[in-house]
Order: sequence, then structure tokens, then C-alpha cells
Amino acid sequence: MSTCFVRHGRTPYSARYLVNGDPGVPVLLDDEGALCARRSRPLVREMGVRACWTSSFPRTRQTADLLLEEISCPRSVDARLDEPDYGMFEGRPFLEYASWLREHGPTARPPGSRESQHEALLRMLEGCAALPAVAAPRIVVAHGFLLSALDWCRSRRPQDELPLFLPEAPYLEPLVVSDRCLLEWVEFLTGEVRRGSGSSEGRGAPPISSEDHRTVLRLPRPVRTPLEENEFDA
Ligand SMILES: O=C(O)[C@H](O)COP(=O)(O)O
Repeated sequence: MSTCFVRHGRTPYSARYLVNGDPGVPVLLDDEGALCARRSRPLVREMGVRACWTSSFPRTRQTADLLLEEISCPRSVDARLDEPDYGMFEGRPFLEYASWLREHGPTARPPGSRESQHEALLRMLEGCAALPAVAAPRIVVAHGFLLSALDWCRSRRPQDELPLFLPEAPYLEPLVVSDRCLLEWVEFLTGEVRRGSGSSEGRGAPPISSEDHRTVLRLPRPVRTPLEENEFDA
């Protein structure tokens, strides 16, 4: 029994490293994101998926629509898989949120948010723990943070602790995991969160910048600008 996790396709927000943690904001795939999702259809067909789960965000649901266009299988929306609530950082550059996160740590709630980074990860992990009860093989279309955390878990060394910042997860790249392994990852990550891994990482660190080695993967060129200033929305 296995689960194939994928991050949704690219959106105008993710292309510019703007955060969206409010499912009520209609952020959909851009042309490139939709094209990539269509191109991934053969992979989903080959898997013979018997169930699909998404977060409640339009971009994961749209990605699932495109991936499963010719496949009929039960679909579920599980808000436990949603992006973190970014509060006052909604729609702002990831860099701004990252600076705040470094200063305040993963257990603090951003102003205006109902959850900390760690609280958000715990609820995502709760959602993952429910997956083995679902028909398999199954596909889960979720967000970068969860995919990054699972991938970190997959490749961690025994002495590694969950870091505050993780490399950005690629779009639509499958991460396939057996139920046994998934439950081990969930248990391990839950333990990391509960003991506050990454909490002291920002203390005394220099101000965050796009040159920071842990965030540069998520914050490359071009320099991010507010969405309304981009030609895409003109
Ligand atoms: O950690 C990340 O990179 C964010 O979760 C990205 O969110 P997204 O996958 O919804 O763009």
C-alpha cells in the first residue's frame, strides 16, 4: 500500500515566492503549472490510483482535476493538508515571513494567524496518519511545506534535527512512500515538532537574506515584487 505525494503545479504566487495560506484567495495554476500537470497524467495513469486527496486550496484541487481528467476515482478534500495560515504575511513575499520566523521561531503564531509553523505541521501530519485507511495506491496533492518536510525525513541522517528552513519542494515531482514508512515518518516528525526542533535556530543569527544558504533555494531570482506590480496581472 503506498501514497504518492505531489506538490501542486506552479501558480503566479509561488512563481514569485509570495505566500498564500488563505484558501479563500483564488490562487490558481499559471499556464506553466497547468501544462506540467497535464504532462504528469501518464504517471498517474500508470500508478492505477484508487483514491485522491487534496488540501482545500484551489491550486491543489485544480492540479488534481488536471491529473485525473481521464481517471475516475474517489476524491477527498482534507483541510488538515492545507498550507499554514500566514496571518499578516498573507500575499507577502516569503522572505518577509522567513525573517519573522527566524526571529520568533516555529512555535510562535504570526500576528493574525491561528497557528504556528509547528502547529500547522502537526495537523498536516495528522492528515497523513489517516491515509493508510484510504484505498491504495492513492495520490495526495498538497503544498510545498509538507512535501519538503516529508522529503527531508526521507533523506535525513540519524543525527539530523528538523531545521527551521527546508529546501523548496519541486512542483509535481512524485514522492512515493509505503504506508509503513509513512507512519514512521509521521511519528518521527511529530516527535521533532513536540521537542521543539529548530526553535533556537534563529537566535543570534544575522538578519535573513536571499543569500542565506537555507532559504536561497526558496528565494532565488528574480527579486520578488508584490503581485500587483507584475506584468502577469496587468
Ligand atoms: O514551503 C513552501 O514552499 C510553501 O509551503 C509553498 O506553498 P505552496 O506549495 O502552496 O506554493
